[in-house]
Amino acid sequence: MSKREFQTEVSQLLQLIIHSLYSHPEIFLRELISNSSDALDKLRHLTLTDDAFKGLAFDPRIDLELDEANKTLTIADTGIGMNEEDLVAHLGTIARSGTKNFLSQLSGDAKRDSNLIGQFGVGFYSAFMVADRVEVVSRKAGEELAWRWTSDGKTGFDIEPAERLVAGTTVTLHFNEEGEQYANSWRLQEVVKKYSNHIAFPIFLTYDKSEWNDAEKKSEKTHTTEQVNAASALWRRPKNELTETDYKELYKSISGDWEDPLFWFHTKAEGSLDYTTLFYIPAKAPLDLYQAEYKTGVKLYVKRVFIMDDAKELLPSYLRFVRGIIDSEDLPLNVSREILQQNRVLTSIRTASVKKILSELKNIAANQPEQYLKFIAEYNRPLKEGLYSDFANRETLLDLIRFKSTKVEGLTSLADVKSRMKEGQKSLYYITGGAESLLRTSPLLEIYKKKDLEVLILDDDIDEIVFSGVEKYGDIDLKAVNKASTSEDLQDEAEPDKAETLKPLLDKLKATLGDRVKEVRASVRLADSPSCIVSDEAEPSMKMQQMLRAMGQKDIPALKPTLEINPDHEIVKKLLARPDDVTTEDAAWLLFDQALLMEGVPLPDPALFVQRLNRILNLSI
Ligand SMILES: Nc1ncnc2c1ncn2[C@@H]1O[C@H](COP(=O)(O)OP(=O)(O)OP(=O)(O)O)[C@@H](O)[C@H]1O
Repeated sequence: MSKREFQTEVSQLLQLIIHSLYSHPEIFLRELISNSSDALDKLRHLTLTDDAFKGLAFDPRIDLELDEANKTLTIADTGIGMNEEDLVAHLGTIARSGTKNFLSQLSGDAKRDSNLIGQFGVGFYSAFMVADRVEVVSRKAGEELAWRWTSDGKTGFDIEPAERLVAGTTVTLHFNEEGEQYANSWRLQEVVKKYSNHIAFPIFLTYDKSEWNDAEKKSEKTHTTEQVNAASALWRRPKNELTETDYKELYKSISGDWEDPLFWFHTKAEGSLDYTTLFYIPAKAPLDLYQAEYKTGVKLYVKRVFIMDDAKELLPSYLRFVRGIIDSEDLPLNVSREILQQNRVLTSIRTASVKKILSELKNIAANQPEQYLKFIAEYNRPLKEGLYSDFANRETLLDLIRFKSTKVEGLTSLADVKSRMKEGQKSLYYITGGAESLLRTSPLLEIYKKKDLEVLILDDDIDEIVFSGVEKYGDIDLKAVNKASTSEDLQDEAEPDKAETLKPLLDKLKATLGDRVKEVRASVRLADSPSCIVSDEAEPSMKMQQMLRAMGQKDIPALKPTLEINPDHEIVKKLLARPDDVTTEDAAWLLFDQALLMEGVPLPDPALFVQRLNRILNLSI
């Protein structure tokens, strides 16, 4: 027998699992059954695609055996099995870096944490919530030797040769005090039905059944084996045969989520391609939604045979929060990841699936606006990513995304903004570049307020990148208010061109500010503030440049903003009238610095700013 120690992270994880999830220990069974189901999927796949396994007699099943007297439960499967190396690697270390994230995200809130368990794949170790000793006997398909792994879940495990008649894995739990409640056939059946009813393989329970013997007038125990799950590929049944509970149960069993999903979309396509899709939108966004190594949630089946559940090709990445199933009749069973990337069948299914999901969401937005807002609260941002990456569906995405605006409380749609456009209004406007409070008080919005034009407040960090690529909504231009070119909507035909009168001051300011600015010019967009800065159409805003630098992008050229001056402002009028001296110079810098501050851009030299401010203060007190 050889003794091994757990990797440090495993010990840490075990402690956390045992101590933070005590209020929902029943998930141990869901996790172990799902491991068995995965192992059966893997072997089935091999028997269909790999010549070495084609002749194998494969009887896929999961057997639970309860020994009430000894308080043990075994979970046995006829799946792919593990050899010595696998046991050490899978049940002694943590391979996935995502699990390290898991460790840092545990909150102590049992409900939330048990969801995390499913998401990060630390399932097996949950056995130690209910058992003080766990034994795993496993034989890998195609190998002769079996191995026994045993552990008390504390420091390490033992491993030794063993025997097993056929390939597969048997996990034996020696229940601890916490686990004793599961040494009960009713309880086990209840838990299996709750979480694993739609596992595609039959789950049998063997136990001593008490039955009333009428002749002898006493209850007798008979050793019985019964199937406890429905084991049907539920998504292949017609919609009208399925209840809401069926859908919700299936969702929970495939996603590991505790909560009901927000919506689901079930589609059967027949014709040039035959396939079934069942997509779910989780009520809460998956915790790894914004991690580069996110786990995908759509499982690929071919003719009801599970193929893979980690193919990022199945849906575009902006829909990575969608959970569910794609079951195709037309793909080959031995389809590999490489083939998937350019497979025509999959491309068509994917295109149709995206269209379907988006159009269903559009229906919900129209018919169940309150439910839709719950969706938006979780997924508005990933939809915005779609604007950037999914050109074909851009119009639909623009209709689905919701916006903050200067005109309404809460969120609004572009269709509504469009319906509120003023007579003769040419474009729709938005502002980007910082927190909502900063944007709402930006001097750039003054003229829009004055002219009663609505402006969208885009305060997500990705908004500027995403929306700078979106030029139109339908046939209407979408314009950023902090870009240099101004729209016709702002030009006042009646007003004489003030730039001529202001020219001497503009030249003076440019001479003072030198190459810190591209240009100084008279503004048509300011009402109450004396100055503002704007960027060229094709350039990122000052705030964006600062953010890119903060994110470590060093090679961003120093792009200069244009300073705009309000010809009607008191300070500007006074400046125009006064002679050139150090005060005019201080004022020039203060006009520029305050415009930067209002954009949320930190000043390069705050000390200089304060010196100038104090000189001016000194004059006015
Ligand atoms: N019954 C089993 N048969 C074969 N291999 C198994 C079995 N149980 C566990 N394993 C192996 O051990 C690994 C670790 O299992 P664990 O439940 O901890 O995480 P996981 O199943 O990989 O993640 P997730 O729960 O997210 O699917 C599995 O990936 C699998 O390779």
